[in-house]
Amino acid sequence: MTSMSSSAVYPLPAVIRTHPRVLSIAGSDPSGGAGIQADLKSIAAHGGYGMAAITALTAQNTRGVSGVHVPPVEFLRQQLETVSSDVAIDAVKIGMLGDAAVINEVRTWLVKVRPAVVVLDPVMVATSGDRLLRESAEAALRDLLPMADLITPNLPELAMLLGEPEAEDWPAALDQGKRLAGECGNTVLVKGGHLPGAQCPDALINTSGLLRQDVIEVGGPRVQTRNSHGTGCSLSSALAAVQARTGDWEASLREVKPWLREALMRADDLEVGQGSGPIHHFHHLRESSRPGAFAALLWKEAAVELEAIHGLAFIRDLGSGELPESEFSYYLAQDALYLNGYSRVLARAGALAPTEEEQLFWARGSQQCLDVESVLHRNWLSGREATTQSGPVTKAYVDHLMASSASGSYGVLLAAVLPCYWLYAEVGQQLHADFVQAGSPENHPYADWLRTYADEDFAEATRKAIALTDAAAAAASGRERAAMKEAFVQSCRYETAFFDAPRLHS
Ligand SMILES: Nc1ncnc2c1ncn2[C@@H]1O[C@H](COP(=O)(O)OP(=O)(O)O)[C@@H](O)[C@H]1O
Ligand SMILES: Cc1ncc(COP(=O)(O)O)c(N)n1
Repeated sequence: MTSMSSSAVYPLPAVIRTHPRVLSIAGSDPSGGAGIQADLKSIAAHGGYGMAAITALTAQNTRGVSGVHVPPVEFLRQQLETVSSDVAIDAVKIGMLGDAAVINEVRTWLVKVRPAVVVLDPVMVATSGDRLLRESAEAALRDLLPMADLITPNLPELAMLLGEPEAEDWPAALDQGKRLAGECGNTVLVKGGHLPGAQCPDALINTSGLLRQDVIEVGGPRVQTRNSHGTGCSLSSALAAVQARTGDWEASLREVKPWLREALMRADDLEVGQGSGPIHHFHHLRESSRPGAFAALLWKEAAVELEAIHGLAFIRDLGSGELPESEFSYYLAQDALYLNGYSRVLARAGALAPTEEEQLFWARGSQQCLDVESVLHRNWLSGREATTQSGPVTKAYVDHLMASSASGSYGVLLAAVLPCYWLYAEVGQQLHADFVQAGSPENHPYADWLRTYADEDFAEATRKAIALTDAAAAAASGRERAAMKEAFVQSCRYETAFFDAPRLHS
């Protein structure tokens, strides 16, 4: 390779840690959206190990700050010294400092410990307009700036640090950023959050040659949401964590910015508070591990097939009583043959089950199939002319189930067997409801059969089978879940084909 990447030009940290130990020195937000609470979530969301030394307690929610309490600085000193005397700190993020005494305490500690990455978010005023730094401490904060590697002011803070009016457009903001970077000798992140427009850019600025170029702009669309509480805190702590891993500010910003955008996009899902709510730090965690999520995904697939089943002449005519007897007999005979294969497959699910409770559930299911098969033969098939040969759909369906059981994956097998519970229960419930609605006519030729659909035990077993499949999916890898979905969809198609087979093959 001849081209030089930025990490080749600017050396990586001596030890790249996959789980950087990141200390947040910041204020507490009991509503969890900003301050140390946001920092810890943000650090964890980026694979870091988060720690927190609390500078101040705030009483705040998504609507604003109702109080600030700054504990004695001696206790902050004790927190900082106790943590750093034991834990090697890879990165520090500094947020709300409250007053000048706190700033001095942090400065003294930074001089002594000096972690490799120091990100300073010069928090002064909350989005709600409440002050988080005493006015008298602004000069002390300005003096602290050169001790950081990266400073992340929002536009009002940038203006205050320079003693100038707030920038009204992006070029003016970049200009201010350049001057602050020049004054402090470090890197400034200029953030576009407070400007209007469809875009929301950020820019890293360093005028001493540390970056690939003096200004590196990373663009991105603006997200329409009022839930942006703690965005600045989350960004700065995420950058601290990622920088400890990459050693490259540009790479860190390019990694964090899309995450932050998605966190803003998904903020409304959280439904926290009535003001400006928090962002969704863990939006990227596998949704499918949420209970019920995989079942909901499967249901979408099943619903398509269910509609197809309800459109079949077999179902329509079974309900109305116009189904030819030969088709009904064929259906019953194939059902008995199918149940024999299904019983074996459920027994295999029992064999693969991770707990005894699940083993028992599938073992019972397996036995019930044989019970129903024998009832079919005794009560329904004796006296009827019916084939004892598996039809093509029955054979293919059972083969698919057998193949799924041979996969050795409990999840895949459960997904394959589920449609026989789920779709059958749904179809049966509908047919039964229609029958009852029609006044349960005694002269209906299939009245006895339609009555068998009102089986609460089967409905209960179906709910259990759905829950077990969902739980197996939550524990499965992405690849296994994809195979589960595939097996489920395939079985759903066979369910439809099974109801259509009498018309085609009887
Ligand atoms: N509506 C938005 N859509 C997309 N990104 C945003 C939005 N608001 C803020 N950001 C991003 O959030 C981060 C914090 O920006 P900003 O709001 O300017 O600072 P602060 O939260 O400190 O007031 C920046 O990366 C900014 O680009
Ligand atoms: C403890 C604490 N620290 C920082 C902020 C600023 O966060 P934001 O400006 O995003 O509301 C805050 N509200 N509370």
